[in-house]
Amino acid sequence: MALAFDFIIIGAGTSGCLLANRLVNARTRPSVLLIEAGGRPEGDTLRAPFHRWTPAFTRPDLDHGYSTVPQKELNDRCIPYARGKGLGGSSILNFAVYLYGSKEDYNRWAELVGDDSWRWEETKERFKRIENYDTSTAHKYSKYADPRAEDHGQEGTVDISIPVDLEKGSEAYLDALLNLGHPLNLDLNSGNPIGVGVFPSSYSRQGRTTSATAHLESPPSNLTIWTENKVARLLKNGKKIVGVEVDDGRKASSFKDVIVSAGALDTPKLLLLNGIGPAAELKAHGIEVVHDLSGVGKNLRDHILAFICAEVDTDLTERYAFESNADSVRDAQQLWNESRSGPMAHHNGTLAGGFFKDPHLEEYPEFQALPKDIQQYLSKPTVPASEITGCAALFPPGSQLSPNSGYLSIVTFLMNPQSEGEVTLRSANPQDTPVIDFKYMEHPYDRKVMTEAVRNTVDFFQDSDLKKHIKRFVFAPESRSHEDVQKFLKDAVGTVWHAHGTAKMGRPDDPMACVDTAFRVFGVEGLRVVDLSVAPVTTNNHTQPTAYLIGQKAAEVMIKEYGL
Ligand SMILES: Cc1cc2nc3c(=O)[nH]c(=O)nc-3n(C[C@H](O)[C@H](O)[C@H](O)COP(=O)(O)OP(=O)(O)OC[C@H]3O[C@@H](n4cnc5c(N)ncnc54)[C@H](O)[C@@H]3O)c2cc1C
Repeated sequence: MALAFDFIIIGAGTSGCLLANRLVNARTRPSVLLIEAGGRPEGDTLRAPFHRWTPAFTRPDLDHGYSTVPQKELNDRCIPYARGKGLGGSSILNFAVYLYGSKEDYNRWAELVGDDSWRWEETKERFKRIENYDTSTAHKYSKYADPRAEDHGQEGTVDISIPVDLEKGSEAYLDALLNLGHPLNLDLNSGNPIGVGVFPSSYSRQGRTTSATAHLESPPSNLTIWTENKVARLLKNGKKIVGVEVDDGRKASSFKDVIVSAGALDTPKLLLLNGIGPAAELKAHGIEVVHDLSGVGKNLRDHILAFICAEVDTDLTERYAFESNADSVRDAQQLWNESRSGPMAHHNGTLAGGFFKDPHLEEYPEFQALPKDIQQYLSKPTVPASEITGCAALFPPGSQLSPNSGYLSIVTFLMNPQSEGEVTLRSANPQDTPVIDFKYMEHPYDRKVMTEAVRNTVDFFQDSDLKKHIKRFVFAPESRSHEDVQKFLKDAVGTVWHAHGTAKMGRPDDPMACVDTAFRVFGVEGLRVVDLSVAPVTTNNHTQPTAYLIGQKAAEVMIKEYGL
């Protein structure tokens, strides 16, 4: 006989763990089954700030390890696509940047879905309920960061902080940006990200916070967790979803809802496999149509990035000397394991950079060709065109520098990309990976704005106060000409792993909308989607805060709806 729970959540990722936590702690203590494809992550490299970049590239056991189809505008390259697998989902692998985006992102979200509770004023309060935000270290470098404690939450579950100390080189880099005339932004999480500042991270002094460390550490008795089990089949009674079947054949039924939180690639895959999606696509794979829903798997969006890396003198930074010395790294790991201190608490702890408007944006024909409502949104004063992050990892990884050198990597990100891709089924076999096509850089707006943004980054290396430190470029366009930058981008553009939008929230009369504002899947009963798939807007941030926000908002909606 199937076990029965009030709620079944498929996917213990960033949104899913938070949602489970909020539901099981609601007043009436509903029973929740949380099912995760991966296991319980363990290992030395999962927590220290030093390992900001490590898990994504060294832990295939914690990664679904997807790849895109060849991307036409990127020299037909297939882009490897990391997706966290294990309790915590992609918050295990991510780079811990914690930024809200622009207040206009949430105002636009509210307009698109027809629900004012998504507007910034409410969203800001919702972020406070998510986080335990440590601003106490700002006094050490208040010239560059000065977030006010009262603007952030201290009683939530997700630990956020700004670095305890700025790494060597950060101040010179920030000064160089400020001297070019970029505005200073003392709190990038104020709803206005424009300007230059120090990035907050999802770290406490114990290191990385994942959604599992934040939400599953001591699960109450009304929370049941099944790990290393994938859901492939939703159990149906007509158009009502009544439960799930997992890989090993176990079944569970739900009194209230099955909630899909499998992330923006696996959520549409699961819906499609179970007959919810575009009818023609389902029929082509011999899948019985439960509900013809055109938007499932469509509207796939992502941010893109390009690294520029230079070998620099050690007056600017000595990070290479430390990283390339295996003995120092081993000793530092031991110190971190024993006392959560030493070089691993600081190295890679600082990310700094900023969000920029493009002063010429409105003159570009590629901008003028966009629908008017998108133009208006992009023109708002707090909506950036691009982002840069300095103090990033050596790129390409493994590059050899001379022993008395350091390196400076600056990553340029395109905000508001307009290219739209899709996730489709390879076959009706649940074991097959989804077909993922982002169509990166296919929209002319993306090519234009990314080209200009990367040219500005090259200028920054060559014309700013940093110039005196630069020895040579390790990875960069041959020149700052349009042609050379475009040629470079074909080889250099990669993903930021911010996939979203594949089961987007929207008004009932939007033919591409998949869920309503209560996260209920249109056309079927007892089924909700709660993860980045539902995002109808590409928020101007790195997307883990948006995933947490979605989990928090869904919990509040469901607790109210059911009087939990
Ligand atoms: C390498 C990398 C770096 C990133 N860096 C940053 C950053 O610095 N800052 C930032 O803000 N964002 C970053 N992101 C993005 C951010 O982490 C993600 O957008 C966010 O975590 C996605 O949350 P989610 O809940 O939608 O999905 P996920 O967290 O991916 O959760 C989905 C979960 O569902 C499970 N699952 C999937 N299918 C099934 C199934 N059939 N049955 C059971 N379980 C299933 C998965 O194993 C996973 O645990 C990064 C992401 C990656 C991969």
